[in-house]
Amino acid sequence: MKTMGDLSAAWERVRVELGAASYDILIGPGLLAEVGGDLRERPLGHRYVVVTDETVADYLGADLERLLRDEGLRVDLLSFPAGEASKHMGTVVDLARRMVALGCDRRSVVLALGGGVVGDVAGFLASIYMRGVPCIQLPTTLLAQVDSSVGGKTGVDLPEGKNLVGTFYQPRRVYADIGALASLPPAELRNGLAEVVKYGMIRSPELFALLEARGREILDLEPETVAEVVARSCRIKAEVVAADEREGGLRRILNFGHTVGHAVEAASDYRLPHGSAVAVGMAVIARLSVEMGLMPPADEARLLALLDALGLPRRVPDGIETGHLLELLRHDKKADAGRVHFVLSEGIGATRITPEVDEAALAGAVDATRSAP
Ligand SMILES: NC(=O)c1ccc[n+]([C@@H]2O[C@H](COP(=O)([O-])OP(=O)(O)OC[C@H]3O[C@@H](n4cnc5c(N)ncnc54)[C@H](O)[C@@H]3O)[C@@H](O)[C@H]2O)c1
Ligand SMILES: O=C(O)C(=O)C[C@@H](O)[C@H](O)[C@H](O)COP(=O)(O)O
Ligand SMILES: [Zn+2]
Repeated sequence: MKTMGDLSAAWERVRVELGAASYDILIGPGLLAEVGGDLRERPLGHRYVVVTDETVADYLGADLERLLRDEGLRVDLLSFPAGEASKHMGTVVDLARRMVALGCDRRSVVLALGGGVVGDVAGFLASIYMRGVPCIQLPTTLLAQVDSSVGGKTGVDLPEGKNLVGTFYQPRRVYADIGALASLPPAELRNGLAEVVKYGMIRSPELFALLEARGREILDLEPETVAEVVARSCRIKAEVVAADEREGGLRRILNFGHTVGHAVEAASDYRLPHGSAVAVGMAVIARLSVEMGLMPPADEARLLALLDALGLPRRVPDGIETGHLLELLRHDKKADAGRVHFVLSEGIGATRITPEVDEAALAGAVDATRSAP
């Protein structure tokens, strides 16, 4: 059995520095098989509840449950239907009640095994169950490995909009087993890549260039490239979160493409997945940033070419009316005294945040994506 020291040596390790709430992200192939041994060595409670969705339960959940039991750990598995439609309060209440029925007390630990939906739901559950129990994130989509398992944003959607109820609640550990991506549908890999493109756009021309040069290797699940991209993404997120855990300033850059993206997601009734909606949102913001004289047109061209190469959408879908999008944007949850703050681009690797965005210009940028060549 491997100890934490072995795990750190054998896999990539990224530290999220948050004082007493600091934690490690371990990245590499085969990590799920090591979680049980690590928990036996360094327990966080006296029993473990794997929370997952029904798809991941079939692919990975039963194996993980067995591996944990083999280490002598007390473990239960709770699942809910896969997809964004499950990301609501009813699911959280149902899971909490099932934990009560199992007799889970305050020394129980939640293991969030799945994509971003599971991570957000299970993280939220852990943050409020008996006023808070430890949570470990076991991300199984690329999106969850590069983004949602890190940083402590948890929550659910309301009929009124995306992520409207939630908490900041940091996980105690993150184990990103890149081998788990083997069963992930290619479309979901692409959705994860949208958040990686985001990191390139806000903070790292190098990561952006890596995607341009080697994006295909990620879609082909080349292990070293995937591990490198996950680690680079996690380092960027860890650095931003360490500097501004509660999104008072710098962390807002992680919302690049999201203000419009969340509106597109909601307007599609969540049929468009989060990563795809963020891709469309980034294309809209790039157009707007060029129109406002902030972003070099050549960088917009590179962004659009990269989205195309990765098979991500960059046009607001025809079924979504511009007026509907603007209405949703007026009620963005991060509006400050009625003014929506947009994360604009000053070129690849640089952002500017401003509430000074003219609605007609925004509508023009939305429509421009529809007719873009
Ligand atoms: N908290 C954050 O910081 C943060 C960041 C980004 C996104 N998010 C949220 O994450 C969600 C999107 O996450 P997502 O893209 O991972 O979607 P998801 O969780 O819905 O997963 C996508 C699909 O892949 C399946 N799946 C997961 N792992 C699999 C595997 N290894 N093999 C086969 N199938 C697998 C799931 O069952 C699901 O059907 C959104 O709700 C978004 O708002 C949160
Ligand atoms: O961690 C963050 O901060 C992010 O904004 C990451 C985003 O990719 C993610 O989609 C997040 O859930 C958005 O949060 P919200 O507060 O804008 O709803
Ligand atoms: Zn996101």
